[in-house]
Amino acid sequence: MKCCSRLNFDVKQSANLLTGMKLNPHMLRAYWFHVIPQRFQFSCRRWASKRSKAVNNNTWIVNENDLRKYSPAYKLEGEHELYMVQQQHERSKVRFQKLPLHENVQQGLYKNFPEIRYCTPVQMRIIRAFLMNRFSFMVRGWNGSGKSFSGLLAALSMYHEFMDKFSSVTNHGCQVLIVVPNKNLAQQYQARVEKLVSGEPLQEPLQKVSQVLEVSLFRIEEVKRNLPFILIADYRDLERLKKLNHPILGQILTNLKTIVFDESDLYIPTEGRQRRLSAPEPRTSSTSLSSFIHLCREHSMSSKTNNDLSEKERQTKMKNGTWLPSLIFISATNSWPCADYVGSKVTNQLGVIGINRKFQPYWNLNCSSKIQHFLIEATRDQRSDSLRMEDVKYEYAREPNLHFSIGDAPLFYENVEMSADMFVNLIRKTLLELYKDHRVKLAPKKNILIIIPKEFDVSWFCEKYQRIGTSLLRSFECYPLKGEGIPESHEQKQIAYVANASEIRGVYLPEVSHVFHLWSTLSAASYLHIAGRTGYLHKNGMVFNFLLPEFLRSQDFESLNCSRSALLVLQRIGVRPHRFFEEK
Ligand SMILES: Nc1ncnc2c1ncn2[C@@H]1O[C@H](COP(=O)(O)OP(=O)(O)OP(=O)(O)O)[C@@H](O)[C@H]1O
Repeated sequence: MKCCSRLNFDVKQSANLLTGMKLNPHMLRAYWFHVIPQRFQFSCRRWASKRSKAVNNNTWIVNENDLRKYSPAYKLEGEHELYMVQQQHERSKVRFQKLPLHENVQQGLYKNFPEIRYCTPVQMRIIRAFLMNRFSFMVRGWNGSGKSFSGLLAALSMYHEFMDKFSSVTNHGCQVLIVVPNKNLAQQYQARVEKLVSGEPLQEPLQKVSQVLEVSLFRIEEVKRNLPFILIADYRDLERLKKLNHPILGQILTNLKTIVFDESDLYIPTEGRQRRLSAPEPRTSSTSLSSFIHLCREHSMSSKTNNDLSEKERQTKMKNGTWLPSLIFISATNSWPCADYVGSKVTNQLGVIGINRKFQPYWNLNCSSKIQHFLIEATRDQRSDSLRMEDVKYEYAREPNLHFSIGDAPLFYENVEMSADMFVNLIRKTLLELYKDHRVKLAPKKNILIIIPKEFDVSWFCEKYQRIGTSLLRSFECYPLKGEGIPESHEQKQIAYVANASEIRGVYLPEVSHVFHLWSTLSAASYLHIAGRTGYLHKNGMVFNFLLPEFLRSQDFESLNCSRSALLVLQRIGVRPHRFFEEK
């Protein structure tokens, strides 16, 4: 497997690079410098080992997970590496002050996020690598390990540094583009920027620091006049602008230094067997990362004076990514197939943070052990017309190879109204069960999240069932997540956030401990993100999945039966569902 081709790197810079990746240079010691006299390769070990010595005698691989093995302190312990991956979720002993963030950002963090003091290991790596701004890299870390947050801190730090260096008269243009998959996440980024800079004497209006790109005629004109330093854009909007060949794209791309693709596995097309192995969400056919990157290349190329170069030199530079802004791919479900694609088709300078291939051999997916999953099948009793809930009996799929293709056939609900009614009843019954005396410790303390399938309109759902719960005190006010940001007034109330599965990717919902999910996906990656809305920073969480076989249609279900298909999805992320009802 080719991960990415070689990166010609000045050896003098390698120590910097390693420090940036939080790797102590002493690990390299003489051995490493002997092996890499001129070149430095940031790539996958297996690929390099396949190449013949003649071709490859002076390249080596740096995957931060592998490199630790060469540290003098390294001891071979059973699941050491697996443990390292888990560690990424926990807070380290390193404070944000120790990181090379601009002092204004440090202050904003200190004042407005008093609960955030220590960074997680993955945040440390992202911030250092981001601020070096020398190479593209891909990050995989647990849901809720603070990846997006650290990316934003680094971007703001870049902004302040720029403003210190050049006067505010200098037009900075758009230097950081943050690409997100949904409007909820875009609003969350913007709200975080506003919170981070609040109370700070800004050198220019907030509009010029960061803005969400909205593709309506009036709004686009506004953005055009006031191009912000950090632009947050929905990927679908960028696609639309690209199709229209809109001149604003040219303006955005000209000064760009960094592009952050949040939830990047959604945009990276991995095809065929690899796609099925990593079990991603179904994509719309219009997604075309490489053509977007090509556009970036062309723009940054035309903005630089390079008339002296011959056509051949231009082609080589285009190919090896010299004219690209640094690309940062962040997601909890980035996998080796993703790194493989980006390494071969987009840039040949790709670093990887947190992707440990060895212990997650197929799909690289893994769920936090602090989240409990329940899989409950509901059927209607024809005689009494009452609902019957039952834990799905666990069975292990011994030969999952046979079922790799699960998730390829579309899944849809028949009779939306009836299934919504049943779903709400199921939530009520579950809450009732949770508030029983012997379980009350497990009951939700504050907010809950309700995930409904794509066929259900969230506004319709919230209007129909305004409050869901068991009694007035123990009920939750429904609030649709439609990309409008979460109001602060929610702090006093108990809220049931309602969203479609595709709209909650990457969104942080405060104090959500329970997720109620009307089964809506056959993709393990998608399920991991649904479950990941709870259990932030290794906190406890519960996910209740409800199956309504009566209304659920999919070819995969027909061939495998409904509960078994759902179990296979859970199996793909290494989860065995807990029993919710006591055995009689
Ligand atoms: N070091 C930290 N200590 C405490 N809380 C933190 C820390 N870093 C981030 N957080 C909090 O955790 C929340 C989630 O962070 P963020 O959305 O960046 O996670 P993520 O890894 O991107 O999650 P996902 O994979 O779901 O997108 C943030 O809103 C922030 O309030």
